[in-house]
Amino acid sequence: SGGVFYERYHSLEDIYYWINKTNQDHSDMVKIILIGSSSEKRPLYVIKLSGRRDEVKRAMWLDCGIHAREWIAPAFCMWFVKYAIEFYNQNTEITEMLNNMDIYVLTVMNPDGYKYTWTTDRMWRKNRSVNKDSECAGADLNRNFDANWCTTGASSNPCDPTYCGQFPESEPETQAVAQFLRSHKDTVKLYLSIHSYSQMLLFPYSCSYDEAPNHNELFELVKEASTKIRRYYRNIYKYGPGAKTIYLAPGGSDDWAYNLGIKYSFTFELQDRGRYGFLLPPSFIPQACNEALLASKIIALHVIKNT
Ligand SMILES: NCCCCC[C@@H](C[SeH])C(=O)O
Ligand SMILES: [Zn+2]
Ligand SMILES: [Zn+2]
Repeated sequence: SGGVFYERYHSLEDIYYWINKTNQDHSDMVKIILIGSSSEKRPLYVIKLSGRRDEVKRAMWLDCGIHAREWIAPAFCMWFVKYAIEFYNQNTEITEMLNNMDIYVLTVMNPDGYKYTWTTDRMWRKNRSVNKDSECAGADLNRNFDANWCTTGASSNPCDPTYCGQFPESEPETQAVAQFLRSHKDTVKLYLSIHSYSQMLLFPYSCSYDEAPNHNELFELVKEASTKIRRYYRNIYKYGPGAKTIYLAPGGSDDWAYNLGIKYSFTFELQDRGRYGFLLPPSFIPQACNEALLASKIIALHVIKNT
């Protein structure tokens, strides 16, 4: 239903409206949790999806839109929510997922930045916090988490796109997510952060070249996901630990979640590989989202079997 709605990019206002409508239309499966607010005081709403069963002992976290210009990411979070609601009790994998884990979805982690890309600068990446002693605004929320904070791969210059912020969790958006995950760390078993572009399935560490203790297990998972995407959608996704596969990137949400104890932690870079980059046309939304959905299912079902 409303298929064409999910094949378009939406303004921040439309996304807030959609969150509210989804909650109203599916109150049996959906709860809205306010986890905090952005630096410009916009609400950070998490959609909690639950199967119609009683309490489950596991949960997964999915965030999109940490980087403002990566519009395909919030489009995927919306696609994922619609698919989960529509195919629960129809599709076996989705039914197994929702019967065994609650799913927390933060559709737009950086609403101020997302709004800014619609009104002012389509290529903006950071949030919109005011940096004292600088005329440049914003910090890179994916360099602001407490994981080797502000080492190589981040900048301490407020004018740079990878500015790490004043200190770890200096940004309200980072604080809100970190606080929520700390208070749910006993149930959240899987962390997924959605970005674009370059078609990669990444896992810790990006903040250093160290190998994660369960590196082999994580590697096999993204290898299987990449293989299936290639087989079903004829598209190529690279995969591996972040530092080696893309670049050194300290202060990232996935590394921090991993160190918190969420041993299944991933960052997806969705379509494409540079032809359109961040300006991926809406006609590419269905395939990009189906590729990410396939990878998410493979990983989620593995986590259910192994936790
Ligand atoms: N947590 C770092 C994962 C690897 C880098 C991901 C990209 C997404 Se645009 C970045 O934050 O630069
Ligand atoms: Zn990104
Ligand atoms: Zn990216």
